[in-house]
Amino acid sequence: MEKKQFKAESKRLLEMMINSIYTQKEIFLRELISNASDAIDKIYYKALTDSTLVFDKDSYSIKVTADKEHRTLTIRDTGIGMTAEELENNLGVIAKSGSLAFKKEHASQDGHDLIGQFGVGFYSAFMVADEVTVTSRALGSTQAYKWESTGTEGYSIEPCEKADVGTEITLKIKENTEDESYDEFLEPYRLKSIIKKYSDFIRYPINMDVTTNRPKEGSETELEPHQEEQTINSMVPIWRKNKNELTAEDYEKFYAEKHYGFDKPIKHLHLSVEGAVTYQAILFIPETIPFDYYSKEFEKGLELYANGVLIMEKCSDLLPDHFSFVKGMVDSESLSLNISREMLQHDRQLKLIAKNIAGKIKSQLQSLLKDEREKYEKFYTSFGRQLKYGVYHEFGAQKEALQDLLLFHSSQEGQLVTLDEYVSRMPEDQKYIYYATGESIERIEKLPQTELVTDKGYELLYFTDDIDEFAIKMLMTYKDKEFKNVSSGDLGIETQENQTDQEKQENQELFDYMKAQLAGKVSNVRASQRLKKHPVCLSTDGEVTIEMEKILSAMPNNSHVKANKVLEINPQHEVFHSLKAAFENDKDKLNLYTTLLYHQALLIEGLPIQDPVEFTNDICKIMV
Ligand SMILES: Nc1ncnc2c1ncn2[C@@H]1O[C@H](COP(=O)(O)OP(=O)(O)OP(=O)(O)O)[C@@H](O)[C@H]1O
Repeated sequence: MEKKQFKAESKRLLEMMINSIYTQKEIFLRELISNASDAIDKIYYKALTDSTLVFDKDSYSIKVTADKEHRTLTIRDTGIGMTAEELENNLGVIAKSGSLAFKKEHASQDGHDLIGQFGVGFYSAFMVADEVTVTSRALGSTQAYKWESTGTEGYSIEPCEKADVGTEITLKIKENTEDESYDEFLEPYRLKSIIKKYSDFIRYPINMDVTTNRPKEGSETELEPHQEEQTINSMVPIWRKNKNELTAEDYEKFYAEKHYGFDKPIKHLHLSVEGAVTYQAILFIPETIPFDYYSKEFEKGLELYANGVLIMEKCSDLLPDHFSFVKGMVDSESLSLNISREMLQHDRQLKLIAKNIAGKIKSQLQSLLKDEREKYEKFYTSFGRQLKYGVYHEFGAQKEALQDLLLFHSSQEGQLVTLDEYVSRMPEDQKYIYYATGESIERIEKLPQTELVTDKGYELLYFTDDIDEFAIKMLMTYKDKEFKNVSSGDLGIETQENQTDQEKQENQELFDYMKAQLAGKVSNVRASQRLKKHPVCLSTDGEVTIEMEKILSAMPNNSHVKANKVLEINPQHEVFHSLKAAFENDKDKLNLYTTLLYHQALLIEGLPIQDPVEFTNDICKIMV
């Protein structure tokens, strides 16, 4: 059976091309400059195999000129140019990329790689221009040709004069409409910023005539306008430079120029990776926290370049959430771009890069923690919370990777400690990693529940962040040691029993009475094993602690999760004797004491008292 070729309605296709591929008009300049750079690169490639050609990098450049009066924008290059046939084939056939064909013919030998591959970028010029004129003279030819088009209406090609080899593309910029302004594409400052944004690392100079003011000759005060040619782009990307030639200041300058932050980064990472995936990256760990970091407005991500051309300003897929504080860029030749170069076609390479980067950031943080503790603590003060979120996130999928980066305040030396440091100095008889929760260190230090643990000389971790306990619950153990909240359950510490069975029985009756009195408020009343000096505290049975209840009930989707509260009474305290006496002789008094002790325990925990007036009246009652 005869196979037929698809036909395309070229006018419609071009219209779609011009209006549907790109989301931002400004990228037309990126596309035309990339083409110009490719055209110069082609001479370079040819020279590699053609001994009659000498490639002197300094004699090649790209020039962008805006003429407001005539509403034209010209992009001129000293590249390889196009013959009439090439103009016909490359600019007259949609989706035909001369650059891709060239690349296949001259396989890259030293990392120079052409940018063009889809054969559509050129047409983006029609997003901002009514008419495009291309004048080109091919290398080795004396005859030049002019290609002209108003877009969907077709094009014409005719011979013309051109003094030098290369291509000049002139756009007749559209008139403003009610919704769109095109004037910006004739403004030098705007053009400069587009060039800086997308094409800063094009290898050849991109020049513009810039008007500046200079002192008038013979006058010290008067200025006169003066036009000079300026190179707009930085050309050599810092990430392609040799690490050994760069100083800390170079990286700091790059950080500031790229507006990654106003601070000085704590650390930078310069990566040049080759293998399953090839990429270069410069990553920074900032010192100070962006004002919107812990808000919904904050957008994580790294700048993504393909072959030195900016593709995405914030590629979020490159960073896991727990490292969302990292700033920087990635440049890779191995990305499959989609046709608009605004997205990636499929993200296998990107996933590989992201995984690789996450590993590098982790090791960087580890070595910072090991070798530059002070800096790490500074970093941790700003971003530690994010690491703890990382431990908790996705049911602890990253907990193994992140647990050694965590720091907590501790009862020892008042310093931040790692879990490893804690465990390595645990006395042999210590069963658990103890922690206490509260809104501040000062408050935790005063918690009665900590008495027994600190009395034993055991170190205590202080959890002051909302996320702390949730993250630890996700970890469950560290080096086979379980975590234990000092306010919950059995602390696993042997205490001296000096009560007879009969005393225990009598006490139990008292506690049962008190429990009935506090029905619905606490699930139990019992003699405390954790109190030394204080008469009373609240503890919990089960997984949910009081701190967790507080946090969960403050959330917008209040889950009504309640902690199983237990009122613990210190049997060694004098108050206990008063309770016993009241139990024997005066139940009204016992009722009053029970309510008072319960309210005291709530206050110690930072929990609200339902009826503060009743509480103060109760205090008055015992005073009179
Ligand atoms: N300034 C130029 N000098 C020489 N050839 C050019 C120039 N501009 C475009 N061309 C030729 O026209 C072809 C089509 O350009 P176009 O920008 O549409 O696609 P591309 O650059 O190949 O691919 P992409 O769509 O990925 O940018 C190029 O491949 C190149 O052969």
